[in-house]
Amino acid sequence: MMLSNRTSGRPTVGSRSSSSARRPALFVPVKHVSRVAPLRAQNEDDEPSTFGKNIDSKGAGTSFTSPGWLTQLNMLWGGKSNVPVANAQPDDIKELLGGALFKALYKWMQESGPIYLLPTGPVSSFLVVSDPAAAKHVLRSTDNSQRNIYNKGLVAEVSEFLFGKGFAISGGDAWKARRRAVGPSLHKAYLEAMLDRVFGASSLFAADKLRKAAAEGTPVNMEALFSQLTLDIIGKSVFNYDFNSLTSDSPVIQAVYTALKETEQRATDLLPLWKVPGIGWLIPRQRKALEAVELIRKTTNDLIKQCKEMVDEEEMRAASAAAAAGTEYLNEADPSVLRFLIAAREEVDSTQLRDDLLSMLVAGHETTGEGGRGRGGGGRISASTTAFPNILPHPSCSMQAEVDAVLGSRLSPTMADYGQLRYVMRCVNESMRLYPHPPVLLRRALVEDELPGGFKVPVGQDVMISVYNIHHSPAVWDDPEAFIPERFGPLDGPVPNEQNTDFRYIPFSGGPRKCVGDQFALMEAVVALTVLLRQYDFQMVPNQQIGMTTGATIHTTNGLYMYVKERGAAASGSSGVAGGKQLAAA
Ligand code: HEM
Repeated sequence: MMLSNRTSGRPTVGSRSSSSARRPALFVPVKHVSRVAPLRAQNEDDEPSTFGKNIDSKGAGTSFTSPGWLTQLNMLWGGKSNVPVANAQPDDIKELLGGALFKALYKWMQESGPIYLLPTGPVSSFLVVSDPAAAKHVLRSTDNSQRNIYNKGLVAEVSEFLFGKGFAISGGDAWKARRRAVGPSLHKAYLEAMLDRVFGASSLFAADKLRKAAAEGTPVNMEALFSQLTLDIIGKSVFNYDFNSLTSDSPVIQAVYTALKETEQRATDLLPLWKVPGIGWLIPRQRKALEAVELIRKTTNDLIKQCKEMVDEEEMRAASAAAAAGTEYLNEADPSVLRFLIAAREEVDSTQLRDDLLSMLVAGHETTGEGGRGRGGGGRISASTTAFPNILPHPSCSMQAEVDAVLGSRLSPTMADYGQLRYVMRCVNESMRLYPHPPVLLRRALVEDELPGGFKVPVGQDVMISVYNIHHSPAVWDDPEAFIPERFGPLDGPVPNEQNTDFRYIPFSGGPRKCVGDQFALMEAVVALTVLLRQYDFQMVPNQQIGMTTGATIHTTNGLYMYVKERGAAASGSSGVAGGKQLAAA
């Protein structure tokens, strides 16, 4: 089914900015839907809003149910604001910060419109943005040398203990220099090498792990499986290191989960003791996290040391020559990011190198909230995980048909196949629209600013871009709750991104701080789904309570269980050929 997108001349949340009007977006927005307030600043002459509560001249909410004293202390708008305030109680917020915050953000968007203020404490608040034009403005003005208005704010603060000086959280010139150095490591030749050697091989290994469950008819927690698979993949791709996460509980993996859990808790701590210098080791929760970071850093340092011993002058000369010629350097025996960076001989101290690699490792796995619950559970992998339950009941499901048609007798895709797996790609894209991870992006205003629509942003204001709201807004997408891979246009058209949707689709963010691993991530998800669907049929375990929660990313509360069944001999590749290679495991 192809969706016809509709347009309207009215200025709504989904309306185009003047620049995009000159260069039309590829995926045209839908027309105004009355459930969401139009993007429009409120001023003194306006009728009282039916959508949100204004801060009145005394600074308190106009409704007795609004946050009262909290709002009053939040007089960030100089006494009379043009920004509606979410009708949230302090207790709601405390509770919600530990749970599915993105769902509450959606509810407040329905009540207060696409731009509203969410008080979170006596002197703290978030300006919540659920409008593509405003999101575009903020994201494009982050670490932008021409227009530097925002930085990563709270994210950088709460994860500094883990990432150190890593480029995922640093800013300004330091960030720019490191992004320029590390970004090229994920070049086209690297991705081609990864597709076959890592994405395909690790997915085949994961498929093999399912055989026992298929034979015994026991349900499999697919979220845990995908989480382990991505960790396996990111370890090999970044460090050429085998975490062996599909078969064992590595202490380093546990340490990563523990540290991520701590960043999550720091983001929601009402009493941020972690800000007090020197007391971290005295507080059990923080001590545990600091010990975890020590282990992660030691492991990373050891891997850097080993790699340095392998790289000789000749390799460094080859890497420099490739850089000078503008070609892509790849060590055939070890195409990892670590090897690339060491061979490229970047003038950088080893702490910086370690922290940048950790940025790649953690941002590349992006799993949260499972620290105390053992292995598994990952937000990021929901691109693949959520594709399953969404697609299986889909009457026109042609994902498996496409996989069979493209792969023939092969068990995993080649690079040429990858370009043909267009419906699988659309299913991944659509899953990331419905379940964006992270569901929110945080920024902080460095100077006073004004959002499109005239909303004032004071210096120091924390801004929360709700990717979830933008992706689910009926003012932005037709039938937003439905899983419709075809909504992005013809299959032979471009893969949707923030540019060709004019920031209506931003799972990888946008602007200068956009995800550096987007192509890696899409390829990884498509390959993993393809390999599994090639060999197995999947069926949801009926009546399970999946539940969704969020920290830095969306994940399930109870896992996502499915029955797996091996497909017939022809479908499961009786030739035993995987990506052109003979399979040992299958
Ligand atoms: C489905 C998978 C992924 C999703 C949804 C995702 C999403 C994101 C998002 C939204 C950001 C920007 C955050 C912001 O604007 O504040 C980001 C940044 C980043 N991502 Fe990803 N990512 C994924 C996979 C990966 C992978 C596989 C890698 C590495 C191989 C990676 C490395 C990074 C790094 C290093 C940054 C920081 C970039 C910078 O600040 O300059 N990501 N990611």
